[in-house]
Formats: sequence, structure tokens, C-alpha cells
Amino acid sequence: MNKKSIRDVDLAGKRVFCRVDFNVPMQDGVITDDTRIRAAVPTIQFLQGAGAKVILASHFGRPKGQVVEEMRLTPVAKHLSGLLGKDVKKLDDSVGPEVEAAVASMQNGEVILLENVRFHAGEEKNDPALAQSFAKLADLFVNDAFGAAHRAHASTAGIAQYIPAVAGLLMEKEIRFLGGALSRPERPFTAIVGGAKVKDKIAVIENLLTKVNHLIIGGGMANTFLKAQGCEIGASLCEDDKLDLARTLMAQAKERGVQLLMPVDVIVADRFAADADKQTVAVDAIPDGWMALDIGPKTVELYHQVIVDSKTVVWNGPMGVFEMDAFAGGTIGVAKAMEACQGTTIIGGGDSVAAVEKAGVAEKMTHISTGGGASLEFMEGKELPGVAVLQDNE
Ligand SMILES: Nc1ncnc2c1ncn2[C@@H]1O[C@H](COP(=O)(O)OP(=O)(O)O)[C@@H](O)[C@H]1O
Ligand SMILES: O=C(OP(=O)(O)O)[C@H](O)COP(=O)(O)O
Repeated sequence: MNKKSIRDVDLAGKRVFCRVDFNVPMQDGVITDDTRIRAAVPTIQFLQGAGAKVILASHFGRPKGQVVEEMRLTPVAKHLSGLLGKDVKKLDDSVGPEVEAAVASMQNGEVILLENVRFHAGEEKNDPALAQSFAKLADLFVNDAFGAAHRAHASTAGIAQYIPAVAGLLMEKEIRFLGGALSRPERPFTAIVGGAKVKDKIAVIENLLTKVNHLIIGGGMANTFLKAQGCEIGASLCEDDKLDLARTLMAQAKERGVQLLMPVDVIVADRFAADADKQTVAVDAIPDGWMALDIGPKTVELYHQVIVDSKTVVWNGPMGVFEMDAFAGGTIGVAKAMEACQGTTIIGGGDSVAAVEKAGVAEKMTHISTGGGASLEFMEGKELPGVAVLQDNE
């Protein structure tokens, strides 16, 4: 996947419509995690340095095509101004005569932020008229919004019908790490898949089985695999309609020579609560009425060995109910194994990002994706619409 980026094009004096993903967690107007904003700064500064007029666009939340006051990007503009050390003007809309006038008066190197693009119903419908209105503002489309690259919307994909489209530096980095790991990994290549449900990760597992040497399963979804193998899993979360599928996936792994690693012990609780009674048991000794909420210490040890011996590791989804300290041990143990691994370590977005942060090892990872849904679809082997529209490098 060799896409043109902002390094490959002439930017001086150009009006650049730069789509970013500033959909950050916010509480009462205060940004609680600015990772996605910081991740876009290198692209913004590169564009500024090259003398472009930088028109930033993003969605925020799901306002469903209407103006929702709490979903304005005003706090984001303020925060970005601090990060850039330069005032970023935020406009009240993302298209229309006032926006066009503001863009027309921009200086080279100036940065403005348009209002939440999802205030227009045409955004999520990928309406050509809205895409054209965005395109009218600029000479070049730069997509740096990896987190929204799985959406075929007017500002992530549609706009590329009308003006040339290239990747920003964050988009380029995400494609390089996630794409590189999946297409030409250094081996042994291990994938760790956890989280609540098999249902959400079927396509990911199927695609990974064609690529990895080891596939580690953890979290709630491991229960379905354990039951499919004949274990009694008590009151654990289980998808009974996915037992056959789990058996098929296990057979596929065997056929392909992929080592499938499943928990050998688990932490069980008498109810789903942080202060529940708990005990560590082998997977074939889960007491009736108890539920597995984390992988056990023997499993952590087993997974640790495989992870540290790998040259490439990709991780998506926690090993247990890590939001509760009592059931976070397995997830933290895997995070520590990732830290100890000398190879390339990639966190595929979502809850696993919070997990490596909780374990204090985020800095040690080779790459942490800024996209949850986007990285999942990437790992499913799907072509993301926001990537597909970018020009190929000859
Ligand atoms: N054994 C388990 N039983 C119930 N829920 C679990 C278990 N293990 C993990 N979970 C839950 O799975 C959720 C994350 O699942 P998911 O959304 O699929 O992961 P991700 O966001 O990383 O893709 C977490 O909220 C976690 O508490
Ligand atoms: O936060 C996002 O998704 P993610 O939590 O799956 O990474 C993206 O900004 C996409 O948002 P959307 O799922 O409302 O299209």
C-alpha cells in the first residue's frame, strides 16, 4: 500500500483541506485525552512549514446532521492553539460564503479549524454536493484522519472526487505500521485478540489466521472457545450461537499450522462486580455459577513467553475486565510482556490503548494506533475508504 503523502507534493501557497480526527473524549467541555490532537500536530506543522494555508476539518461525536452546541469544536481549537503556540481561528461552519471568505483571506502558514463537519447531514451520507463544497475551499485534500478512515463520508472520501488527495504524516505512519505488520511481518508474528465478544472479531481472527504464527486469545471471547472445547464455563459470558464458529476457527488454525493459545487458568468471580469474591482456577474447574473475568497467572506466563520470543506482535482487546482492578492483572501482564518484547509491538486501538496506558508501558510500544474501529477493519483486511481515495505512488 504505497500512497502519496504530503512529502510528495508541492504545498507552497496551496490551500489544503486537511481532514483530521479530533473526535477526542471530552467531559463538560474539557478534553480528557488529547492523544488524537497531538498526533495530528506533525502534519499541521509540516504543512505550515511548507507555506500552505491549512484548513482543518473534523467530526466530533454523532450530532446526526444538526448543530449541537456541546459538539462544537471550540475547546479543540483552543487546545490546538496551545499545542502549536499559535492562535487557531475556529469558524462557525464548515462550508458556505463566510467560510469561503475566511479561507480567501488566509496567509501562507496560517491554520484555521472548520466547525464539526457532522453538523451537515450530507457528511455521513457522503453527499456529493457537500463534498464539492469542501473541495471548493482548497487545492489539495490531505487525509490525516486514520480514526475515521473506515467511514466513506464527504470529508473523508467524497471530497477526493474533486481535488487531488494525499496522506498526512499520521495516516502514513498508521499505514506503515499496521500495513507493514500484516503484509511483511518479521517472524515469529503473534497476534493477541481479546475483548468481550467473538462476534465482533470473527473477520479479524479469520484474516489474522492467514498471516500469523501464533494467535493468542483472551478476554470474554476466550470463554466461547473454551466451551467449544468442552470446558464447563459456569456463568461466564459466552456466545452459544458461536460455538460451531469457534470450532471452525480452531480447525482452520490447525490446518494452517498456526499455534492457537487459549487460557489454561482463569480468575473467576461469584458476580460481575469489582468487590466480588474471586479465585484462580484451571479452565476445566470453573465452579458452577461463577464467571471467568480474567486470565490467570499460569496463562499470563504462557502468553508472556510467546510474546517476548516474537519479532512482531499486534494486540487488540483486553484479556479481562481490566476496568476493575481485581480483574486487570491478565491485561497488565500481557502489556508488560509487550514491553519486554524486543520486536515490533503494535497496539490496534480501542480498549487496548487504555490498557497499555494503565500498565504504564505506552511509551515502550512501537506504535499505538489512533483508530479503534479503523484499525479493526484494517486488521480484517478491508480496504478503508479514506485510504482507498488517496493517490498511489507511481
Ligand atoms: N472475561 C470477560 N467477561 C466479560 N467482559 C469482558 C471479559 N474480558 C473482557 N471483557 C470486556 O471487554 C470489553 C472490551 O471489549 P471490546 O470492545 O471487544 O474490546 P476493544 O475495545 O479493545 O476492541 C471491556 O469492557 C472488558 O471489560
Ligand atoms: O472515535 C472514533 O471511532 P473509534 O472509537 O472506533 O476509534 C472515530 O472518530 C470514528 O467515529 P465514529 O465511530 O462516530 O464514525
